[in-house]
Formats: sequence, C-alpha cells, structure tokens
Amino acid sequence: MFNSSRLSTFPIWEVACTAVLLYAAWMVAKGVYNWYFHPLAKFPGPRWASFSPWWKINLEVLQGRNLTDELFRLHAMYGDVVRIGPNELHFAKPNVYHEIYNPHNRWSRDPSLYHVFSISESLLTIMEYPRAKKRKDILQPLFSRKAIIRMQHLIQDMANRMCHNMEEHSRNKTSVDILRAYKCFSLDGITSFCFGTSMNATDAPDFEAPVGEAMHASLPIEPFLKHFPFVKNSLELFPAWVVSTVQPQLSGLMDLREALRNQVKETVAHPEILEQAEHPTIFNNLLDVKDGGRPPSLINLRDEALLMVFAGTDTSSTALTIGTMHILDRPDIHRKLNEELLQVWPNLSDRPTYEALDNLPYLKAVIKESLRLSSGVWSPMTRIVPREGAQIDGHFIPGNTAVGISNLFVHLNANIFPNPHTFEPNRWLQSKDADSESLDHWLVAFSKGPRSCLGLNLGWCQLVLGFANVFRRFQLELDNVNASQMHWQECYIPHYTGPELKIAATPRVS
Ligand code: HEM
Repeated sequence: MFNSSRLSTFPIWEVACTAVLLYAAWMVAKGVYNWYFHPLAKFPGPRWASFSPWWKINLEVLQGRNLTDELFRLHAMYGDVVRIGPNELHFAKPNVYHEIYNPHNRWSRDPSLYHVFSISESLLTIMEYPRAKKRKDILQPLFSRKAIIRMQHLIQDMANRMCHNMEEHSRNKTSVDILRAYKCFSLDGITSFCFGTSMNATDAPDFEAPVGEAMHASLPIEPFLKHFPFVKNSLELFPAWVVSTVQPQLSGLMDLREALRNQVKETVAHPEILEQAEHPTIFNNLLDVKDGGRPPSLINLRDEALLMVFAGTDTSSTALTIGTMHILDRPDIHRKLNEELLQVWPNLSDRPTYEALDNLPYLKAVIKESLRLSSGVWSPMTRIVPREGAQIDGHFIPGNTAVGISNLFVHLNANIFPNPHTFEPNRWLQSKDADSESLDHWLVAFSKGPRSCLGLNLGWCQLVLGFANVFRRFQLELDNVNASQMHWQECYIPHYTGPELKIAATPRVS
C-alpha cells in the first residue's frame, strides 16, 4: 500500500540541493581544467569562452548578438587564432579557409552546431564523411549542371508566376516586398524541383505564403535550439496541431512538415508514383537502393526533404534580395545590367534559355557580388580535427578540436576585396594576368571541399533566372527604403530583421 508518511520524510530538498552543488562543483572543476590543463590552453581568447559553453549561450541566446560580429572584435584583440569555446578555435586569415575546407579533408561536421537541423539524419546532419559521401553520391546526379539545364523550365515557370504576382501588385498600385517575393520563388522552385510538387507560395496575395512566413518565424529560434537540443527533440513528440496551437506562427512550418511526411508515406506505399512523375525527384534517387542496402526510414526521408527546403530557400532568396537592393541603389549598375539583358532578350515575349543568360558576363558579376555580400552561411561551419591532429595556419591543432572560419572573414577581407562593404560587380570583371589567382578562388558562399553545397547548380540557376526575369520584365524603383537599411541577424544563415524591403515594380511594355 502507498505510504504517504514515507514520502513526507523523503529529503527531496536535500537531494536536490546536493545535486545542484555537485553539478556546480563539477562545472567549476571542468572549467579550471579547461583554463589550465586543456590541450587548447595555450590559445588566446576571452577567459570565460574557454571556461564553459555558457559564454556562447550568453552571447547568442541571452544577449541575442551575432557571434560573427564578436569574432571580428576578438580577432582584432587576440590575433589570427582565437579560442571561442572549451574545445573550439576560430581562424581569421582567408587562406586558412582553404586549409580547413578543401577536397582532401574528410573531417566530420561538429554535432554541437549541426544536430539542430533535423531529428534524424539528412545529408547536412550526417556528421562523418564516409556515410555523408554515400548519401551525397545518391543525390548528386539530380543536382548536376546537366540535370538543371534539362529541368530549367521548372524554375522559369516559378519566375513567371512570381512576375505575374508582381504585375498584380502593379495593377493594384502597391509595392512588392522583394524579400518575400524571392522567398516564394525559391521555395516553389525547390519544392517543385526536388519533390515534384510546388507549395504555390508565389501565388499567395502579397507573397504572404504561410510556409514562407513560418520558415521566417522559426529561424530566430535556431541559436536557442542549438544550445538546448532537448527542446528541439521534444517538439517532435507533439502532434503538429498541438505545436501550431501553442505557437501559431509555426503553423505553416508544421503544415510543410506534414505535407512532406504525407508525400513520403504515399511515395513509399505506392512507388509507381515515381515512374509516372513528370521528372525525377530526390525520392527516386533515395529509394533506388542497390547492393542489398536498406532505403532510408520515413522520418529520414522527410527530414532530407525538409532540409532541402531550408538549405535552398533562404540562401538563394537572400542573395537575390541583397543584389536587387544594391543594384537599385546604384543607377550605373542598374543601367549596365539592363543593357546587357536587352542584348540577349530583345523581344519581351521571348524567354531566353538559362544557358544564354548564364553566358552574360555582367549578370555573372552581379551574381558573384550578391553571393559575396550574402555569404550563404554566416556562422563558422565547424569541423572536427581528426584524432591524429592537424596543422592549421602553422599551428599544431590537437585531435577532436572543433575548428572553423566564417565565410564573412573571406568575403569581407579588404586585401582581397577592396572596400568590402561596397557592392561592386566590376571587381569580378577586372582582367588578371595568367599568374595571378582568380578572384573566384575567394568566392566561398557555397563553401568548399567535400561537404560544400549540393544545390550549387540549382541555386545558381535560381539567381540567373530570378535576376534576369525581374530586371528585364519590370521597371524597378526603391520605395522609401535603401540598401543601407537592410539588417540581418546571424541564425547560422542570415535572417532579415530590418524594415520591409518595398519596391515599386512596373511591367515593361517592350
Ligand atoms: C545561393 C544559394 C545557396 C548557397 C549560397 C548555399 C550555401 C551552402 C553552404 C555554405 C553549404 C555548406 C554548409 C555547411 O557546411 O555548414 C551548403 C550545403 C548544402 N546545401 Fe546549399 N546553398 C545554396 C542553395 C542550395 C540549394 C538550392 C539546395 C538544394 C535544394 C542546397 C542544398 C544543400 C545541401 C543538401 C547541403 C549539404 C551538403 C553536404 O553536407 O554535403 N543548397 N549550401
């Protein structure tokens, strides 16, 4: 029988206090070890950063600041290598980028950064290289340049739908929120390309598509979930409707999750759907298992699909937005781009091919400059040094250390890119003598090495068709906002937090 008197005599407070004290003592002992005896003890950096992970939690979660802003300050104080965690180093010299992210380094991803992106495994979140390579080899053929050229009509179709919605704005005499427009364009392009079904976001009035809005709303939670993974895992335990009721701004995201889960379920139950589809999707590749291997689980397939959406939507739309805002701020660049587009696209009712547009040198320079200033991922993409250790920037780095360098340290380096904060496409056109290094070597928005972007060709195609369609088909003017007012927060990728980016877009007649 239940004995309540036994419970009342159980010293619950004493046990709790002892547990807290033991935890605190363990933290202090570990902190002291980290300061004085850890293999990274000789590397400079803020004292509390090496003591415990709470230095980063305080900066990113409690103060809500960008780690990369702090990194620029720290490197100015401490030099080229800074210890920014008990087990983490950040480097500042651009050439170190190619020491860490290069084809020969098969280093694992750092789970403490990447675990946040999915509950099961997807290409981005498989930490070890050999298993990631297997998954990448399966998906790669779908994302080759040849495949993108073959399926360019899918992206052009989304560009048409975005332009129709912009025309609607013009008829209603309202300006277009260009960030939202590009997000919808990228989202629809990726979902239609990867899964064979579009989310129809480009058709949403004012480009306010629930899925796009939900993705935008969910991103600022990333720094918190990164440090407190159990919260992310417990979100998965609740049905979608519960999460949507408690957090209504996440309802679009839950819808997307459900839609992809149902699609995956349907596809697995009826694989003949794949044969009937108009074009191959990631599911054709993932479910086509050879050599007696096992296909990924349902949840695994859903997470792979979700990650495609997250990896490709914001990265492409941020580059398009940053480029567009800067071009409209600079009449000389705007004029030059329009003149070039007019040459290959003289008749407005034609649609030049992706290959023809991709051959335009000035458009290419505009895209590279947009990628440079948007930079793909902002947070240092940490990798784990193999057990035997490695030489980086002339230092011996012990095995199992997390190392990284943010893309921003390459793209904003004034020696490589003079006046780095200025949008200057011409810098990509200046001829170089045969011996000098091409500037392309320093364009790292898609990262480098074996874990670099799978969707590079698709992303590039979205930029080419996005810029070409918007600038050729519309006369554009900034509506009471300019490029210097843009504001971005680091949530692994840049997340927009500034004023609405409104553009008056009038359809051209010829
Ligand atoms: C302008 C557009 C894009 C940029 C700048 C970009 C940038 C990047 C970067 C920097 C990484 C490395 C991330 C890391 O190591 O932490 C990455 C990886 C990845 N990206 Fe992209 N991306 C773009 C578009 C896309 C698109 C359209 C897709 C697919 C739909 C995509 C899918 C992926 C995937 C699956 C990975 C993981 C690759 C691996 O682990 O091997 N990306 N991307």
